[in-house]
Amino acid sequence: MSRIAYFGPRGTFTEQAARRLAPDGALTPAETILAALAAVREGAADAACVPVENSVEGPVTATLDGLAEGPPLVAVAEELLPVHFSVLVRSDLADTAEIRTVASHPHALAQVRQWLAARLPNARHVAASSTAAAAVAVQRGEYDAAVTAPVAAEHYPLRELATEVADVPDARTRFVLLRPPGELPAPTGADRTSLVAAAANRTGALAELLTELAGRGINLTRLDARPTKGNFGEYRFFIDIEGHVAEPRIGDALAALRRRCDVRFLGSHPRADGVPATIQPGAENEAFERATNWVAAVRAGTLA
Ligand SMILES: O=C(O)C(=O)Cc1ccccc1
Repeated sequence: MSRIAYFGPRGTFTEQAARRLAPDGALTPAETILAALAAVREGAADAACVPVENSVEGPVTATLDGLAEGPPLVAVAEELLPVHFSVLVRSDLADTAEIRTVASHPHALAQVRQWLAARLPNARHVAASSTAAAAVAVQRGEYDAAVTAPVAAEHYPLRELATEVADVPDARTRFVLLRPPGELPAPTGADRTSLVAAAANRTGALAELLTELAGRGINLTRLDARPTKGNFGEYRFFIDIEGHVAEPRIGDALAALRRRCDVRFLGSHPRADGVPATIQPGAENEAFERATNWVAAVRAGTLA
């Protein structure tokens, strides 16, 4: 049975995602995203499940930074979860006017800001390490309310003050299952490839990388910049593209990027939404294969 470390404690959205990504796995909560990644790097777990991006708040920076640094890990699968929240309080809370503090993961607080302003206008917002960690803190009496995943109510003896809370009704979070480099999932035609590129800090460097992709008719699904933390103003770029590294057009593009700068491969796997890759006319895998075969024939002298 696969040992899966997930961003916990019990009752996080990430636990829900991990259950779907590894239904037969033995799930163990890790206190932070970095601890989940470390469990795999140290061999204590076979895979880690962590959030990577949200449709409202954007990138989960702890995941991005954790993947850019340290021993390499690659995403082998992803899950897209609709995100709506429950607001949990202690069962002895008499009146919502008593709620002075509301805790949650910063991504969760950002997605219920309007609801909190309307319903709990006097509550101070406190960042917790995860939505479930906020529930634990409410249980301990540290805070008055927690914004959590719906499943948290099953794990912690708290009262649901509200459910289905979301400022943006169809918000989603994407989670990935990460393993040490090894065999890649087979291409399906609806795949995502993730990279981190250390573009040089000079005029046009990022544009050159993007031009390599655009010129091969490859569509981007995400572009995030994160500071390298070394020199102020120096960034690394997280690039997600449609397609799988096993495809000739994607392999050709990755080789072109690698010629230009350091590239870390973060995985090729099926997209959770099943959306097939958009491929420009003339940029099909067959076109790349035909061109490669033509060069081979020219070299071999079998073609004029
Ligand atoms: O804290 C959690 O429950 C997580 O899994 C991270 C998260 C937080 C907010 C929205 C989606 C995921």
